[in-house]
Amino acid sequence: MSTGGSLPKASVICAAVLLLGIFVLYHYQSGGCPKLYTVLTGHVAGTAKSNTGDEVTRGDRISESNTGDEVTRGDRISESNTGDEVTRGDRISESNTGDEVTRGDRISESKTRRHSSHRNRLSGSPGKLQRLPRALIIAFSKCGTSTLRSFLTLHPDVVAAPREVRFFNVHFSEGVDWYRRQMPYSSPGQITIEKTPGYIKSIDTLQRIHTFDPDIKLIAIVRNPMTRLQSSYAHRAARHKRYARMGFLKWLSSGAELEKRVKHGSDFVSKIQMVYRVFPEDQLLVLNEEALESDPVTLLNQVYSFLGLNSSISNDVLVFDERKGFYCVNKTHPIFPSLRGLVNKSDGCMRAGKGRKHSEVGGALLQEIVDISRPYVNKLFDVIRTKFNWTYF
Ligand SMILES: Nc1ncnc2c1ncn2[C@@H]1O[C@H](COP(=O)(O)OS(=O)(=O)O)[C@@H](OP(=O)(O)O)[C@H]1O
Repeated sequence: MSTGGSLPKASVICAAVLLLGIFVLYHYQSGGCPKLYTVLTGHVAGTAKSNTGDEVTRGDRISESNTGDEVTRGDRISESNTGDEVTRGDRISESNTGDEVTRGDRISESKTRRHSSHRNRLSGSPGKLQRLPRALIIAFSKCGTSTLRSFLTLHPDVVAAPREVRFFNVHFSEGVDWYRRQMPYSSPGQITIEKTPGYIKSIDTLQRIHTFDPDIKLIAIVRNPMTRLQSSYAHRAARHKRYARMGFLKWLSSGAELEKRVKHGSDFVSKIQMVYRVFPEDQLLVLNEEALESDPVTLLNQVYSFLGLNSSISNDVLVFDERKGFYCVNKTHPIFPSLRGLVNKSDGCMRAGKGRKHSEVGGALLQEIVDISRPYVNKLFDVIRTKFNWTYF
């Protein structure tokens, strides 16, 4: 009697354990804990993808080959990295432009990570994988790069890494698989983008990008040097009390610094020419920050067409926020929830550090700044064969 009763009980327990096992594996495969999933099943991203029958993209092939035994192109890239260190120039100019990660950024990054991991879990349907970028926003700091990245994801076929990954200029030794793990999950037809304004600053970095993917699309956004200068100061003053105490005019005119500072902020052209030494000209799209402010949808549609997408977005995805003085994402639009981590949840605007109040400058100092900037601006317009309607130039 007792044996007969325990057999069905044992099968019920076995079935329950089996069902629990399937549930746990399914959950972890969906993005909850890919590492544990890998340990349990022996699957890695590349093999899991080919199992789903998804189309294999170029970037994915590079990284997949990394997971194999033979030494492949991807491996060679990471090998050559290991000896590379970030040049002093890269480090200096990054901190100069205020790209360094501050406490505020870290907080919002960790929030972003929470959001994106939540989103990743939600989007762990078959075919959703972390894919390498096919387009990069490589420049310029304080020219609207964050807004451009966030707003580009208004198109259903674009996803973006929510923070600056700095793979090609700082973390290259981590390898391509590390880079892929920083990316959001995407479907086979979606394009992943990443923005790190520091990528344009050195030829070595640009060459690494070229080795990674010679066909990658590059985007740079430039700004009226005067406004960029105001933005750089506002950024510094918000982070360091000593700049706030100093005031904009004193910061600008502190001796021989002026010329250096203005040149640094105005010389987009030498960096753009550096890109042209590595990539064909038609692989770099140069945008105007003022167009991003005044007519963002038109600018975004221009980028989608550059990315090879044949559909566009409509004007109702963005609304002008009078209080903020900038366009923000329309919270009532169905795409809004998918922008979690890329714009404020409360108002659809960029986070507080974007769109600061600018200090004014006039008189002789303004004239001096414009005189220093003008040759760089004129050369830029010549080189990109486009003239932007910038005040003073
Ligand atoms: N829609 C919208 N919302 C908020 N901000 C906007 C927008 N469009 C353009 N901008 C301008 O983007 C400037 C910040 O540039 P970046 O994102 O490149 O700065 S950073 O280098 O990443 O720190 C930021 O500069 P500041 O105004 O000085 O804050 C803005 O002028």
